[in-house]
Amino acid sequence: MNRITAYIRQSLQEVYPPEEVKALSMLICCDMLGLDALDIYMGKDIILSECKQRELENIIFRLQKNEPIQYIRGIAEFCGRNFKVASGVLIPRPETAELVELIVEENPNARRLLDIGTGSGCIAISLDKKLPDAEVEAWDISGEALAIARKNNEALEARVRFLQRDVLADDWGKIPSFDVIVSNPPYVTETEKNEMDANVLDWEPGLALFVPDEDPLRFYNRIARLGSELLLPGGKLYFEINQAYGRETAHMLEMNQYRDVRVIKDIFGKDRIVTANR
Ligand SMILES: C[S@@+](CC[C@H](N)C(=O)[O-])C[C@H]1O[C@@H](n2cnc3c(N)ncnc32)[C@H](O)[C@@H]1O
Repeated sequence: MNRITAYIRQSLQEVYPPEEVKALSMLICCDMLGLDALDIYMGKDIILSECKQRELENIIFRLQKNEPIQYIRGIAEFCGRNFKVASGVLIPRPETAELVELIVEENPNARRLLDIGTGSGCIAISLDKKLPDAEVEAWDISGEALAIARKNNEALEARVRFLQRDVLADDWGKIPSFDVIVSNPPYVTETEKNEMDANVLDWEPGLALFVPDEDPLRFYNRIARLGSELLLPGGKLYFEINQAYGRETAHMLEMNQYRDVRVIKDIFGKDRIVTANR
């Protein structure tokens, strides 16, 4: 093991489990400091320039404070593309990529899609890239998130139309015009907050994560009502959900006259997606 790898591992071993330290060490050396992977594997001793040494110390300092590596790099991988991320926006999760894949598989001919609570724009932009004939619109209440989403739109040469909208507050029209509405809204209850890791709680935006204990389906109820107005006949709703509320969300959709309601599990075997037809 070379001196750089040894320094990284020693500095992080009390904060992260061994497997994560190993992965972080490779990521820092190769993707962030631009060192050669083979040199690292061979244990070749490398002398860092003063500037790179400072960069490494800054990375380590931030990781020791539990800052997610995606924020430190400014990049998160999602559906095979690199998205810019910063602390005002949720880091895209692998479970959400499954939602995108399902929508593409089930709606190859969809013409108009709406993503509510778009964050970094990861869902909307991935849909735009995978369904080149479709038009995608995306809403978020957060100006900070929208600024990042628009940068991603440009960098990834996508054509999503981003709008600042509070989905809870206003009446957003009654003309049915979407084939698909998708949302990964805030869904962590205040009680569940206590069980969350520091790297999420201290760094990711609360606006993207939390709902009150007494109203866990707040966003789903609202979007289901909106869907009844904005979805074309036969149009579909796709939600990412809190694993604890699969049954309740499905029941709520049935009460709102949706058909073919399905609860789908994620790669970890947890209820994660609910979908229904208008
Ligand atoms: C869980 S994050 C999802 C972000 C992104 N779609 C993803 O999957 O990574 C929820 C998003 O909903 C947005 N949001 C929260 N309240 C909202 C509201 N009232 N109206 C519109 N968007 C809202 C947050 O700013 C955040 O970007």
